[in-house]
Amino acid sequence: MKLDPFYLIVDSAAWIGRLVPLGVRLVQLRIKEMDEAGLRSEIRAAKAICADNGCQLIVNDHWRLAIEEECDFIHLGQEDLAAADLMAIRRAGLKLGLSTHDHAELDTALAAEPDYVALGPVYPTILKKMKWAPQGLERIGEWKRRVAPLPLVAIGGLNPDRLDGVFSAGADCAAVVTDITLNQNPEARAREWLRRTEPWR
Ligand SMILES: Cc1ncc(COP(=O)(O)OP(=O)(O)O)c(N)n1
Ligand SMILES: Cc1nc(C(=O)O)sc1CCOP(=O)(O)O
Ligand SMILES: [Mg+2]
Repeated sequence: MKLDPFYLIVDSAAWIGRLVPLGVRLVQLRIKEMDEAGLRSEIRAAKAICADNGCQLIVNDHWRLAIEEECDFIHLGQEDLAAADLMAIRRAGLKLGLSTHDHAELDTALAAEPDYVALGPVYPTILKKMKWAPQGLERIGEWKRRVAPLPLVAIGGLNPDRLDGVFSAGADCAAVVTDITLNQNPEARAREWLRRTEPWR
């Protein structure tokens, strides 16, 4: 499976409506605090926008709702994975991306036969507190050797000037939150990401 090299992560369908029509082809809906009715409505709206724009939607964490709403791709972290019903996810035909932060997590992830593996935080991130030190670029090469032929997603502290480094080190895809959502002009920044990832598309 090939992933688009630019993987946008946002926390609402409104963000998806704002940025996906610019040409984004891979987006994650990552909502951490919301009741089930709200989540369901966000997933439905995100799914409709992505379908209209030829964009792959990946739902973070909420695998049960993703199944019920007939989504086709989820992302889970290690704790999410431990609590999830992998058989139900597979039975529903969902593709699965998994987070990894160290060797033990990589072993666990590969045993689950995911559709991609994410490694982070490559650089320091301001989005959330993390117990892992920044992984650095060398780790990307090591992970790629273990993960191939699956796609490797790099995440954490990425910006357009760091893209050459992560792709040259072996990442297939670069995921981003705050470099775009906290930018003064998120649309212009998303366009810059689209342009700067073009060589790897
Ligand atoms: C592409 C991608 N990589 C890593 C994560 C982090 O997942 P997780 O460790 O479960 O943490 P939360 O995002 O759920 O807080 C991700 N969401 N996407
Ligand atoms: C959600 C997330 N997961 C990470 C991991 O390492 O698993 S790093 C991260 C935050 C990414 O945000 P930004 O692009 O703003 O640094
Ligand atoms: Mg999670």
